[in-house]
Amino acid sequence: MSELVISSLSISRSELPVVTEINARVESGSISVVLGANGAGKTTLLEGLSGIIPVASGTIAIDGHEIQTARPGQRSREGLAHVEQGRTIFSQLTTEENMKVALRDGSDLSEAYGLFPELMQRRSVRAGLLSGGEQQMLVIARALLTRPKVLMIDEMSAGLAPVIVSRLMAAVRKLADAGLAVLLVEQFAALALGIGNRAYVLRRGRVVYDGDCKTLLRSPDELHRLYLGG
Ligand SMILES: Nc1ncnc2c1ncn2[C@@H]1O[C@H](COP(=O)(O)OP(=O)(O)OP(=O)(O)O)[C@@H](O)[C@H]1O
Repeated sequence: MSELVISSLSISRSELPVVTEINARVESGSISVVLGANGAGKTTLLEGLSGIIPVASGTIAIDGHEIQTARPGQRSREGLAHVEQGRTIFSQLTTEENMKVALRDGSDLSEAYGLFPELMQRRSVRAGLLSGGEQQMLVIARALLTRPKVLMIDEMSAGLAPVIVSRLMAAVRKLADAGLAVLLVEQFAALALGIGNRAYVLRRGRVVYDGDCKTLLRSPDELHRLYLGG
């Protein structure tokens, strides 16, 4: 049973506070969804968690072990994987070569191919020629090959057709059901709430909702109010 616990976390950019006093948790077997309007601080939160940018104060713990001062590589070895926005791939390498770069002791490609058979079919194709949805599958597959305890995914749906987004959402739910702890940042609120367990809504870097996804899904007016304030 793995768990990511975020306590009183604050993060600044250019010396301005962007994320303020956030408390959140992500448990094994569940999906915590982070929602919020543009500029609310969602990407900044993930970047602070994975160590791309430093945190100003607060703690980040995986299974009780604090990592907030560790370098990104160390956080990855502690079990934190971050799928960043933008689908960064080695476009000249094949799908399979991209995946092999991420292989660790004890991981193999079969699990990733099991989740995304599409990648198996396209394994010899240069990654730059994959569709947007296939590229998103590839970056998620690569993150899985690091054998994470906690998988953080930033805006995986951006620019993709609804049918592909549903496919990706189902795959992420499957990963959580298999025991992974997932932290999902999404613009498509309804879809994310549909697969998620716990929801956090950020407004101007602060948590303005911490509760059940289903409750929020049934209250679109409340979600709208949380996004916009008032
Ligand atoms: N590199 C940076 N330097 C300074 N400020 C930044 C930087 N990146 C983002 N910001 C600011 O930090 C705030 C939060 O941005 P962030 O990208 O974390 O929000 P977000 O919720 O992920 O938004 P979006 O949904 O648009 O991606 C915004 O006010 C943004 O202008």
